[in-house]
Amino acid sequence: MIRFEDVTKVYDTTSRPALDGVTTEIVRGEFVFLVGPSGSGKSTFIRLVQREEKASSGTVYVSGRDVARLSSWRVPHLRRDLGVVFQDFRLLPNKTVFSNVAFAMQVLGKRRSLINQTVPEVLETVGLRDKAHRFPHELSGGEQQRVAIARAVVNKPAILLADEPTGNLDPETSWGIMEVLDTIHQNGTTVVMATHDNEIVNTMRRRVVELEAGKIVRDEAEGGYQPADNTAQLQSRLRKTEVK
Ligand SMILES: Nc1ncnc2c1ncn2[C@@H]1O[C@H](COP(=O)(O)OP(=O)(O)OP(=O)(O)O)[C@@H](O)[C@H]1O
Repeated sequence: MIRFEDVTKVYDTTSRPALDGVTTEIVRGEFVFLVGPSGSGKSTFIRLVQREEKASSGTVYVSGRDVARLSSWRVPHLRRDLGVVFQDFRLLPNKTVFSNVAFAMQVLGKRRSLINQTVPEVLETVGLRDKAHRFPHELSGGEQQRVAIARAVVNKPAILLADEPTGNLDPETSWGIMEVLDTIHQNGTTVVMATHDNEIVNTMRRRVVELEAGKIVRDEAEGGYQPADNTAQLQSRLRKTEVK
């Protein structure tokens, strides 16, 4: 699904590589945490998957395609396979919740009847069905992030990339967001999430790829992760979470 082969990225303005000889593979259906100190290369990893940036050397494959070799008119096709959420939500302030999500379908030319059917469904998934007509400034941070997630998944991308999605949220609200991401993952989406939040990483017990100064220093199924084993623990942790 995502494969990095000896990928190095050096930005024009710096000499130290942001990623340095990274080789890894994320397969369909995985949930992977990207962790590591500030500046270790997590956002760069995500930007290379999106082809926001190109590798300086090595190859990045997404859904079997070498992203650096895509002609520019094919890049939008790649991005249709990807949903992306960021720490700072990036909603359109003058559009309602419904319109923010619908907009992602409109730009792909989807029919209005399909939009009117799909947007309420995805708002239901993120727990915001009753807030469809609110504006972003009328929502809490956690609710705004839910809108951003709804917008990212409304076109059913194969991969959801989340760059510090809980970075601006308090711990309780963060768990609500993790519940939503867990549901999306269970519905079949591959999820890659960059985070600094150790409590989330330790509790969710998914695969962890740790970067340090652009190199992978750990890549493991955290705590010998067994999907069946931790479902009960995770659900009980999530049940304690109030939706905010
Ligand atoms: N556009 C850019 N131009 C130049 N250098 C950059 C650029 N973006 C990132 N870098 C540098 O690349 C390195 C990796 O940055 P990156 O943002 O990928 O790290 P990160 O792990 O996501 O950090 P954080 O946790 O703080 O978001 C850092 O040294 C950073 O200063």
